[in-house]
Amino acid sequence: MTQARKLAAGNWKMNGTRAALAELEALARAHPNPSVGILICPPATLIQTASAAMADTPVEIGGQDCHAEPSGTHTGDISAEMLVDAGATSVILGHSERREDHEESSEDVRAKAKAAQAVGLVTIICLGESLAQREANNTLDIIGGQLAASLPDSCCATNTVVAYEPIWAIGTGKVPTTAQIDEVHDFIRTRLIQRFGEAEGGGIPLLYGGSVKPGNAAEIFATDNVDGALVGGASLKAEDFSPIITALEGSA
Ligand SMILES: O=C(CO)COP(=O)(O)O
Repeated sequence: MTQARKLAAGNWKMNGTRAALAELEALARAHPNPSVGILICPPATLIQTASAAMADTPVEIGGQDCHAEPSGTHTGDISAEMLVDAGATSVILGHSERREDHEESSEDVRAKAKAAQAVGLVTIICLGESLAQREANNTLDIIGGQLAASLPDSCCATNTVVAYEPIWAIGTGKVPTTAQIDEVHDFIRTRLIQRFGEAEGGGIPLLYGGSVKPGNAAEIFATDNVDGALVGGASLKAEDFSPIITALEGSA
């Protein structure tokens, strides 16, 4: 039984204009008093308006990336302090789409995480293997390597969340078996406790991400060491994300 807090997090990726704020309003109306954390990470253009709109609700707002430097000559980038200034409480780092599209290494992710934690953001650090790596039986090696290199030593139960997102399950409708999720989450939990100790390593929430939908959420949340989900497509509409939140609230 895990001691970590529960979190339902939505990653809107490159989706959503101001019209999408209506989905946030609907989500907040549906969950005035949730027993789990609710976080939505919209595109950067919406962070400020979204956090203002959600100020008196339990829905928190996060970023999808930040730069490792506090300021400077980095056209198009956003610093951790800017996210805080816009009202974000968390930031997703090292998503496989950024590792691939922007060639981010685990060392880059660790530098970003240090910068984000230094200004008080909760860092949601993503790990995941490709289909080829899984088929070659390298999953735990890959996850172990990403985990060791992506997390700075400053990680603790209150400033870090780890998301396991197998690349082959993202946006594909393919979901690992609960035995496969269980194996990886158990492995991550053991590594976190070895590195950060029982209280901190045992308290870091572990999210599963990859094709989580209203129809499979309850089964995934019943898996040991699954403390919540990082949801892409099904977080865009309140009517899809809301039952996922309810399933997490109902999990033991
Ligand atoms: O990448 C994801 C969340 O970060 C998962 O995306 P989907 O839920 O659309 O598969």
